[in-house]
Amino acid sequence: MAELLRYDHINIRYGQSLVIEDVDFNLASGEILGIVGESGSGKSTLLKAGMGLLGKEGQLCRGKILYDGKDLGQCSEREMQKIRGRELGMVFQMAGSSFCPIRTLGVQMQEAVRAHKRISKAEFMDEALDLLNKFGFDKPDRILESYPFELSGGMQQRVGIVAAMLLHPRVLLADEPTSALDVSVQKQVVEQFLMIREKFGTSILLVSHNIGVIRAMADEILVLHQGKTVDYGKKDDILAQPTSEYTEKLLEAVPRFRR
Ligand SMILES: Nc1ncnc2c1ncn2[C@@H]1O[C@H](COP(=O)(O)OP(=O)(O)OP(=O)(O)O)[C@@H](O)[C@H]1O
Repeated sequence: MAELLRYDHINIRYGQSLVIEDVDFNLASGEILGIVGESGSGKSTLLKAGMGLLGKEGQLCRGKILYDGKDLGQCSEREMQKIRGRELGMVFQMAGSSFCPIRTLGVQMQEAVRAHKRISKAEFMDEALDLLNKFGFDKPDRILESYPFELSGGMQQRVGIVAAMLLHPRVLLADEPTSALDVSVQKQVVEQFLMIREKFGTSILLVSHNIGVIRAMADEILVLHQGKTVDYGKKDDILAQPTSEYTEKLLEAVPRFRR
């Protein structure tokens, strides 16, 4: 499989403190890599670095992040704005909360798409309805006419994921996409991600502290502890034979997530 996103031996600092040290991995086309680790281990920082969103304090101070061979650290903010959303899609813990409460979902999704490409209302409607249908939503036209508060939190999250897919990004960066949801909705979201990979061949970088969700979705796992990689490899190998004591403890502590 072709390599699409590569983190090449990177270090990241916030001010004087080194929070990521020598992290190195790659994400192939159509692959799902799960990054797991406890709170504060640096998972979100890795995703933010990929999006060029480390902020003023954050700095990629060693190594490179390459997307399709392009060094993202060398891209201007203007180039990154084109890449974000269109090439590298994002899904956050509460994708639904990024919707404005007083405008319909359809209007907001259309605006997000129009920030990247010229599209008529009719074309947008066709694409959005088709995508909602593909993901098994009942009455997709009603969803587009709804205000966020009219949908449950889980439904908002699932619509937020559809919104990220409207631009057909080649990579989805997902930060704790199931953490705010109850278990039955977690399962639906896991299935939605697997469907995205199956239907569109999208690569997914999934960050979670929940190894059950990672176990259900990922092909490869990277275990992060205090900013360093303590295990990295094929899911089955890591789960069967973790090389670090930290991963062993992580695996013991978490109940199995049923699909
Ligand atoms: N903007 C910032 N300025 C300074 N330090 C930061 C900033 N953002 C994160 N950090 C620090 O960097 C380290 C890694 O944080 P990060 O949020 O990446 O961890 P995480 O594994 O995603 O944790 P969580 O699961 O709680 O979100 C932590 O020590 C955190 O305090």
